[in-house]
Amino acid sequence: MASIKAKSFKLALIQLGSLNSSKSNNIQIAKKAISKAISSFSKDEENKPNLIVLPEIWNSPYAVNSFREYSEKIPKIGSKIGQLNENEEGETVKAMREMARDNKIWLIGGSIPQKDEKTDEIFNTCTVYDPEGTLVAIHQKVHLFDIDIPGRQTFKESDTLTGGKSLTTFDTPFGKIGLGICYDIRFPEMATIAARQGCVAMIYPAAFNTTTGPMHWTLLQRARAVDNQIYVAMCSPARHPEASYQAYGHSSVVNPLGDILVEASHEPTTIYADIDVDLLNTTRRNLPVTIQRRFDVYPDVAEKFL
Ligand SMILES: NC(=O)CCC(=O)C(=O)O
Repeated sequence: MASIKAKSFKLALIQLGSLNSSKSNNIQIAKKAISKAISSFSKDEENKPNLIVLPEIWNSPYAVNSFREYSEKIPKIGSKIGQLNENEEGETVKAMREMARDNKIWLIGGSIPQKDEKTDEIFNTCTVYDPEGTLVAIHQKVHLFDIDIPGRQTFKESDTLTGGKSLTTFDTPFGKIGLGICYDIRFPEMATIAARQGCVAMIYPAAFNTTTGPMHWTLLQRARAVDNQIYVAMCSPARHPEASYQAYGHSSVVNPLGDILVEASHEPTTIYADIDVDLLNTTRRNLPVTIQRRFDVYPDVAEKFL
């Protein structure tokens, strides 16, 4: 898998601010932030972002006792804008389709709580839309954020959420993209498998906190990028002084050499990065680790995907 055939593209991460307990308020905030980001390129169409990313759980408070209340039905991959009625898809999905179509962009819609009507389970789910508003990918957070750092940060997503059971990549005209959600980045196998399947980037809607963010946010992104010689991006909500969970912010993009291309502070903002496929391929040529793996020495990790 040495070199990758893809086209360079522009990525935008929207670090949403002023989110509160009103779902419709949060949808309006996301809608405005996307159209502001796109309209700022109205005189510079060539540099307009191709792919926009929203943060983890942006339509609901990030709190285990809110996930069920804010959860929505997510329809099937391939479903198109205007095809389904309100019993078949939630208001956030409908709004995200429109955001993608109206701005003619690919949209990684962060994540929202998803209700599976058949099993009554709730998932932390990322949906992706093409520029026509068609739902093209669904990733359910695989590794649930259950941690306990006494006196600093305790959270147990598994109190109300169920973990997803599969890995997710999707194809775009500019290349294959891998998806994870926040805590998923701590599990390096996901990024390694995506890279070996030909992904140019791993993108994680995320919401680290003010304890683990300073410890590991940047380190994990740089590690996943260097190990796999891919781009890595994490998109967080802005910090909110009144929220029960203080998001770290610091949305950022790292290149295949491990350089941080752009990093936000904790304020609401949009950041941009060029995903340069030539740099990815040059990195792989100069440091050819992707073709030097010794699966004969560690055959157990080579099973199935690697
Ligand atoms: N929302 C999350 O999964 C948070 C993950 C996190 O903060 C971490 O340290 O990992």
